[in-house]
Amino acid sequence: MYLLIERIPLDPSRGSCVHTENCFVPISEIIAVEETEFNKKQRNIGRWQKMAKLHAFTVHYVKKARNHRWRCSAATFWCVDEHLCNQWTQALKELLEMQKSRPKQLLVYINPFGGKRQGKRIYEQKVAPLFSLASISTDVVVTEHANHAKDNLFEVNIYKYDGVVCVGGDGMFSEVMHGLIGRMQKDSGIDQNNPKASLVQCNIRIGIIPAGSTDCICYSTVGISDPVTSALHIIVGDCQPLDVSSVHHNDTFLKYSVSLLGYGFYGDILKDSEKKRWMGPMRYDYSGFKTFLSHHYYEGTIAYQPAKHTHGSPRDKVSCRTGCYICKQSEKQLAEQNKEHGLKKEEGEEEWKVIKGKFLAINAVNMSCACPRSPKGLSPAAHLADGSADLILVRKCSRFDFLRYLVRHTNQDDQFDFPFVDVYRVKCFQFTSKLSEDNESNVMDVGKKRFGQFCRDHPACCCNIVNSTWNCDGETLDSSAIEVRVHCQLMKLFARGIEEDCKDEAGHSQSSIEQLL
Ligand SMILES: CCCCCCCCCCCCC/C=C/[C@@H](O)[C@H](CO)NC(=O)CCCCCCCCCCCCCCC
Ligand SMILES: Nc1ncnc2c1ncn2[C@@H]1O[C@H](COP(=O)(O)OP(=O)(O)OP(=O)(O)O)[C@@H](O)[C@H]1O
Ligand SMILES: [Ca+2]
Repeated sequence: MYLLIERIPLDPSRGSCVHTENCFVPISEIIAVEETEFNKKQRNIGRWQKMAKLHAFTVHYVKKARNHRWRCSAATFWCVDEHLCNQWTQALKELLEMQKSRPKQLLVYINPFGGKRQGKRIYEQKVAPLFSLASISTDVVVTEHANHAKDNLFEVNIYKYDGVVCVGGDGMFSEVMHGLIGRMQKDSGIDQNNPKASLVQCNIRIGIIPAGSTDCICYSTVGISDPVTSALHIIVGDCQPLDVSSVHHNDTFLKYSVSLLGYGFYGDILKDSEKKRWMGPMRYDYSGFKTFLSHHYYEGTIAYQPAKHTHGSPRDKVSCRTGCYICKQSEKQLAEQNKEHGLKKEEGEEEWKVIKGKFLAINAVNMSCACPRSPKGLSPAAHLADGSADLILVRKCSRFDFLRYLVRHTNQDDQFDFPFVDVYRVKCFQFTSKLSEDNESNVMDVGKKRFGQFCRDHPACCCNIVNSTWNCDGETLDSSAIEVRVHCQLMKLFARGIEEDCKDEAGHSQSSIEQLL
């Protein structure tokens, strides 16, 4: 159902709409309806103001601008008939009440130190006024230390909230996600340390107000990193399921990941950049340049199970968009699996593929990992909710070739069209570094370990006997040997995926308007 906002009065004797443009607004994208004190000075309404007392109401609605940006717009309607005005206000409010997916109560965590340290200001100035306009009540926690939000989520009554909002970057999102998923497993008696455990889905949605350095998860799920746009997606009650990978080492749970699990290049950047937090978002450019020059490669073995259940491929030319068919298929399969519980084919029965080699980077991505630095992301055709990850292996190559590969993160060319880059769509994988394999087989070989440390300290040396670090959504992991498994649609966001490019500013093609008329 749509509300048509028109400038031209339909019936001049009854009333009009004070607005500068015509557009259709789906009821689901109305933010709020308010009775309005009509201010005669605001508009030149000519002879109407002399005739009688005017009654008015204002509709606040989502206006879609370019590049997936959403803004809050308003149209004030007035008429001389008070009863008619009340009828309209009431009818619209009732329609809004029927939007059951909208949150009424939210728990908000703000990291005051993320990104450019603007989290608190962004929330107070841009987001809180919109939540209050939409009559959403909030409990706000400004974090005082790392893991504050995560620990708090194990203590509070999360079930009284319709969603949890994090104001910060990918690291802050990761904290909230760990808190929520961890809490769900704890409450359901699931042991997170069991890598084969069927995890319980988390139905409490997370909203991300971007205020970090990379904001990759927000950008990849909304199409833009913009606090007002994200706040509006929360208000209208959008829902986007998301795949989550669990990462284990020797039957010990390490972390969950939704964006990038990167070993080699992205692990080394992160490790170096942690020491430069004071530089803010610039630290990644500094450490990126340094890591590029060091050109370390790492030897190891990867074993993976291909994701046969999903129809897509990482080399597809189409990307995951709002209402994605491939993600819908995975959702259906998941529902069937849950119904037939027990008949599910065990992972152990399926074939593992093994690859050994020397790698500059091993990147496993659950989503495209698009962000302002790389608008298409590391795997442009990856899906948000298909139950698979794209495993990208960048083998040892020259600095020049690696630079060509990196440049393709930023332009339209195919990143996988290089002889030294391989990509696989997988549902699980394991990695062991050559160094840890060697150490396991020869525990006496301490000299190699020491030499490894020596080489790490000398960036000009490209030798291959040091371990890199795993970058797990922007946090380092302590183990290089890991076991990863994708959990299809384990959690949900207040988002709708990236919308197809709109033909006009209002987001409707001419034909859809004609159909409505
Ligand atoms: C020549 C230009 C090449 C530009 C290449 C730009 C690639 C950018 C790719 C970004 C991918 C982000 C993936 C998301 C990861 C997040 O879960 C995580 C948490 O926020 N962020 C990072 O780990 C933060 C990762 C930040 C990575 C920044 C990389 C900057 C690389 C600079 C290389 C310079 C080479 C220059 C040679 C002359
Ligand atoms: N009050 C706090 N003091 C110190 N650290 C905090 C606080 N609150 C949260 N953190 C931690 O700060 C880390 C980084 O936060 P955040 O993700 O918001 O910013 P960022 O690192 O600049 O952005 P990005 O993750 O997008 O690169 C998180 O891992 C989180 O655990
Ligand atoms: Ca996926």
